Amino acid sequence: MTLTPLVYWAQRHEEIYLRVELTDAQNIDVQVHENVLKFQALGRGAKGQHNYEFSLEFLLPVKSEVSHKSTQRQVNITVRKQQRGWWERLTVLERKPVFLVPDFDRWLDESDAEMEIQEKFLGFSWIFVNMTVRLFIFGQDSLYDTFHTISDVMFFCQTLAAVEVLNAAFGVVRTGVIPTLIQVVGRNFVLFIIFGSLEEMHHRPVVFFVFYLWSAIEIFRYPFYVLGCFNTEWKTLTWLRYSVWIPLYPLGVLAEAVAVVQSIPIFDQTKLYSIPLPKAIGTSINFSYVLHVYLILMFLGLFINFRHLYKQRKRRFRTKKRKAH
Ligand SMILES: CCCCCCCCCCCCC/C=C/C(=O)SCCNC(=O)CCNC(=O)[C@H](O)C(C)(C)COP(=O)(O)OP(=O)(O)OC[C@H]1O[C@@H](n2cnc3c(N)ncnc32)[C@H](O)[C@@H]1OP(=O)(O)O
Repeated sequence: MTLTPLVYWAQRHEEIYLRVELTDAQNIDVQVHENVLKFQALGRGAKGQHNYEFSLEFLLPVKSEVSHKSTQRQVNITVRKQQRGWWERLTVLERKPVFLVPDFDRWLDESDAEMEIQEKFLGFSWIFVNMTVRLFIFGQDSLYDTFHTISDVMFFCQTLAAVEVLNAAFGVVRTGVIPTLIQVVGRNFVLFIIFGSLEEMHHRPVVFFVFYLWSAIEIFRYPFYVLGCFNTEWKTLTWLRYSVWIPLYPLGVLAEAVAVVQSIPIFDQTKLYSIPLPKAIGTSINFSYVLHVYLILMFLGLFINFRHLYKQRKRRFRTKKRKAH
């Protein structure tokens, strides 16, 4: 008699996750051939210690390489979709097999995945348009009150941006964790620590340049991701997403470096975040030491992310060219 284990499933735009409920699974054999996944293993399931097996014919084409990892309690399988996209169901059969249930621990609706990008897109577009309009109306004066007019939305967008690190870490999107971490930590350090905690920085024009350069890339990047979620592409937008960073990234980091340098004497004077040392030594470690180290890290970060974006650009345009032949 063939026994079937309980199988939980969830999807992302690029992957399918299956979680097979088998304790101490051994002799695991998972194969994908012509969009049919076949699983076999010896383990303890709902019917005790037995050989368990199942097969699933996927709704749409998948890659034949399949990865699996077993823990003491389950076997986790990851299958990559041939084409990015959201599936309306997992299998060709409209009636779902009885052993297959949604994995609510990992479940994400397509709308959940898109909502977060749309919010950030709206936020950054509002910032960009607002700053541009103010620049036209108030001219140079607008450079001095950027923080008061824009910072709330920027705090909101950059807090949401932290989710990008989680997306990368949990494989929700196909991107590296390190470049995303550098990007998010880098910006949030300047936003929350340099601008957020020093009132003396709020009226400086550098805030305008930092915010403007940050938002200028995002008005192309997030719509590009939104279209990607619908398996759609607009060539001009793709080109802009993978080209505009070439001048913007160094300029953005330069503007951030100016902000850090300008904040150093303020931290020294106010002793904010300085660490007092024992009386015998008689002084304190100023936060400006951290800022000097951070300035070096910034250029290291710029190098790592510039290289990453250059590779992404090459990969994107190479793939497209190949597809065109
Ligand atoms: C360890 C911590 C140390 C900290 C040290 C700090 C030092 C800090 C120094 C650096 C400071 C930098 C501060 C930043 C300044 C600026 O921003 S200046 C302004 C200009 N900036 C930019 O141009 C950078 C913009 N940012 C990015 O491009 C990203 O954040 C990135 C991580 C640097 C690169 O993005 P990445 O995701 O790797 O590239 P993509 O090719 O766009 O995406 C890869 C695939 O993933 C899909 N995808 C990604 N995100 C999503 C999403 N949210 N939703 C849906 N899909 C997504 C994307 O479509 C790609 O998929 P494919 O199309 O299938 O390839």
